[in-house]
Amino acid sequence: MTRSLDTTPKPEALATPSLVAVDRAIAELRRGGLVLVGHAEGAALMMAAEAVSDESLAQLAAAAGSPTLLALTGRRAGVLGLGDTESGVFRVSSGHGFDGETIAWLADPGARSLPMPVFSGLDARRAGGLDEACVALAKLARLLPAAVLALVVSAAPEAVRVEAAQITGYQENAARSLRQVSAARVPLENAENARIVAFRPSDGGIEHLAIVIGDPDPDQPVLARLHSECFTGDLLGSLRCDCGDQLRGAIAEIAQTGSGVLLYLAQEGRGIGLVNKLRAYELQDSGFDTLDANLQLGFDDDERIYLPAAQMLRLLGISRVRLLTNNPLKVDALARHGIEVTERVPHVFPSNDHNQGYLRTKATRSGHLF
Ligand SMILES: Nc1nc2c(ncn2[C@@H]2O[C@H](COP(=O)(O)OP(=O)(O)OP(=O)(O)O)[C@@H](O)[C@H]2O)c(=O)[nH]1
Ligand SMILES: [Zn+2]
Repeated sequence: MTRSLDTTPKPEALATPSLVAVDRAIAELRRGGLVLVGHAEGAALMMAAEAVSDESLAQLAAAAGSPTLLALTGRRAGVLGLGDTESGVFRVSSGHGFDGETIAWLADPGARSLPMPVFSGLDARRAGGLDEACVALAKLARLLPAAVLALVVSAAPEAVRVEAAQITGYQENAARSLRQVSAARVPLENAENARIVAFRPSDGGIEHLAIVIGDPDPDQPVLARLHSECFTGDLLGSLRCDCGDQLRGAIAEIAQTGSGVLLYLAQEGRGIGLVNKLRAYELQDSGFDTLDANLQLGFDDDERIYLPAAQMLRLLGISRVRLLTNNPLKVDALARHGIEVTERVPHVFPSNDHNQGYLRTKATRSGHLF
């Protein structure tokens, strides 16, 4: 069988340089480097808050020619008592810049065991698009949602450069640029007639997978499951969540029905990444529920987007689905992105001693229908 590679012209090719610019900036941030973010308000040199040291902070301030500032989500600012909002981004300044320990204390709830620094003269105010872009870039890099920045006052220093608009448009552009790059037959334990189809954005960023079972009829609503990646539950059988049961249960149910598709979406930890999910687990062990742990870290309770899922369904020729889920947000999101959900099919599995609280929180606070 020939591989069904998509060879049609790519109208989104123009978007690729901006995707690549963001991709480079992500790599730079993740290895503790400096990134120059351009915006109509001016440019800032930034680094990820979780990557700073006293030396790198001094280097950042010297290269930009101004003191370091800290950009935090409104969520995190609220937790610290520095802001009174649940949205947006706050800029925190001390007048003379920050040291590494203060940044750690402000940005990372896990750093609280450090001796608490004295916070005198901190000023926090709602920030504009420049700081928002810096925080968004840290999130795209799957790091803590906090950025240290310094405004560039004279000549732009040498650094990887990205524009704020490229950062804010990244997720949508990446989703729209998804293309099928491979498809292979992979017989599964509970679904022998399965194929795995891989989709890649044009910058070579994170790939998403579709597990196509049987031969779905595109003229009928297709039984579908949007499954967000969960390394701990899917692979290790973690009992903290219900993901492993839901993954294997969906594959078995689709196979029993005859055909359908499971989209395996690379948005681990409700979109915050595996490392941040582990940080959230640590917070849950000290008493926060699954949603509040996200908020303590400075994230929204759910950071996922479903445009990639809608795009993959379209590329598979599917426009109507019967959706296996308990989460009404998934139904709404697919509809918003042009996929008709003809029916919500409940997808509930028995709880265990470790995930009862997690499932209860989903029902009482996230609107999951159990
Ligand atoms: N941040 C965070 N993510 C978690 C936690 N527990 C599980 N997850 C993630 O939550 C996601 C669960 O995804 P799904 O099962 O697709 O979604 P859902 O919102 O539960 O909806 P349905 O299962 O469709 O009803 C996975 O990405 C998990 O990694 C947690 O305590 N904190
Ligand atoms: Zn899970």
